[in-house]
Amino acid sequence: MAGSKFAYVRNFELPDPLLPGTFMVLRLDGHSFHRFSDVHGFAKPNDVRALKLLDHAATDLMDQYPDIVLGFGESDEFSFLLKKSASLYNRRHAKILSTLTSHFTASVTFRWSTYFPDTPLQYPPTFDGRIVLYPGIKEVRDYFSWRQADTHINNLHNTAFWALVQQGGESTSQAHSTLKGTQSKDKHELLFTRFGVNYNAVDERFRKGSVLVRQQEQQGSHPDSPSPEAKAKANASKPAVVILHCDIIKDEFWDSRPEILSG
Ligand SMILES: Nc1nc2c(ncn2[C@@H]2O[C@H](COP(=O)(O)OP(=O)(O)OP(=O)(O)O)[C@@H](O)[C@H]2O)c(=O)[nH]1
Ligand SMILES: [Mg+2]
Repeated sequence: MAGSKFAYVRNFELPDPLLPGTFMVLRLDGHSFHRFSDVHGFAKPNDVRALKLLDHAATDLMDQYPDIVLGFGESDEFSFLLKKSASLYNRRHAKILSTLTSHFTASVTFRWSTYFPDTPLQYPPTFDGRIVLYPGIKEVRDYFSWRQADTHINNLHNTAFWALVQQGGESTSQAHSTLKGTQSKDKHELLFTRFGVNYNAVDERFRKGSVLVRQQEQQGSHPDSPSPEAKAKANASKPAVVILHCDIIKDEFWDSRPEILSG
């Protein structure tokens, strides 16, 4: 049956395909998390509960969308790489962006009480999202290097800043001026000499961010177990998403996981 006389309005909905054969990177960023972190009493400079909450929401998203081959999170943001051949939602831009952003955001709210059992949500957290297409492996690797270098720069600055305030007794404006014009090595030196902090020993989660990859479960080497049937089943099961806090700038990470960039 022909549509109603109103159905022509559908023609105003234009196709919005993402170029085929390109890598999609989706980046989500907490909206006004400066305020959100204050209102919910996040620890400074890093709140482990908040970081683990975002890691969990990212794992939920990767469990739901097998086309995502890599996730990287820091602060209030997460980036996801979709394999080049992804045909998710026929590569419709708005459909992918809105559905994945919404899924991640809903997961953050859904999981909130697991990580903040004593802190009721004061208002719904929201995230902005964007998709950027990259033509080749070089740009994808440089994108993730950019985000991890940013993690390092921000965390070194924030660690020094909050040490000056929390342990050094400086006001926030004093701490700003103490750090003004300092280089990375000056901040390392300041942390070590004034506060006894060896920055290289700071939790890798804070220095390197969270790296989410798919990893096939290791088979037990015990001769009695598992049975051949159990082994076959485990081999057939999809790889689990694991959370690492490792370097993704150097070659080693990518060389040992060729599947991330090959699909
Ligand atoms: N205390 C604390 N704050 C955090 C933590 N993670 C993120 N934040 C806050 O979140 C902000 C994230 O930076 P931005 O994304 O640039 O700032 P924003 O306020 O979210 O602003 P828009 O993203 O532009 O909406 C940081 O500046 C912090 O204020 C954390 O672990 N602890
Ligand atoms: Mg933000």
